[in-house]
Amino acid sequence: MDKPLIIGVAGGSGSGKTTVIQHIVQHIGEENLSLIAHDAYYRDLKHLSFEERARQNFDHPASLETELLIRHIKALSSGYSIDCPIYDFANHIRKDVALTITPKKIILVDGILIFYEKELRRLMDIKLFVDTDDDVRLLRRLRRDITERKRSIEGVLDQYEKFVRPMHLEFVEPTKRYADIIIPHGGENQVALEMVNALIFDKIRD
Ligand SMILES: Nc1ncnc2c1ncn2[C@@H]1O[C@H](COP(=O)(O)OP(=O)(O)O)[C@@H](O)[C@H]1O
Ligand SMILES: Nc1ccn([C@@H]2O[C@H](COP(=O)(O)O)[C@@H](O)[C@H]2O)c(=O)n1
Repeated sequence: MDKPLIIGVAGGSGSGKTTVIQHIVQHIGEENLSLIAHDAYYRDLKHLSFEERARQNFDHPASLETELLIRHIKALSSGYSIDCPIYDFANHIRKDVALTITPKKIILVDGILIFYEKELRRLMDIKLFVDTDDDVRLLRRLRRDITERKRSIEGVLDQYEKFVRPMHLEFVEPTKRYADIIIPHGGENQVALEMVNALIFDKIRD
């Protein structure tokens, strides 16, 4: 098999990265894509109590095991399957089971901090940054974290003020300059999504 095309989708929390990826999956086909979320590589905090885990800064680059993600992308690129961790956002721990991901024509990686480390960034052939206003991202995150990640309103707002916003300004937003394409308004930007899909389709044709 030829070396896969590696695409990175970055952007702040709640910007619409997952939504953009869903569009790519629909258009390009799941059978052509190895999907990996940097989120799955949050360090396991089983050694801490639940209360201590909940107080951690999950928006600093050190909170993620990026070295393992890099190894996994290199393995997939070389034609090997990987055992991707599965992360439990309600309890801030890794599950005891892993998800086997097989090599495909395209590796699609997403996460708030995937452009932060040079070694990871340099593996990517196409870098997309989903750019959405901060107030919209906060509203989306509030709804999502309460329904999907079992958080309280106060917990989401405290975490946003203490960690999410300052880390976004320090570590996430500055990586926008590494993007090849910046997608304003995320998942609702049909024009940008059609252009991205056409570009990917063109690169994997034949
Ligand atoms: N264009 C949109 N309009 C309304 N809600 C959206 C839109 N895009 C994303 N969302 C919602 O916002 C939340 C965060 O979006 P998501 O794509 O998961 O962002 P990210 O992966 O960047 O954190 C999800 O619950 C999603 O359903
Ligand atoms: N235990 C955890 C781990 C991470 N987070 C938050 O997830 C955000 C990144 O995920 P997105 O899907 O929103 O891009 C990040 O901002 C962390 O704060 C968490 O709340 N708990």
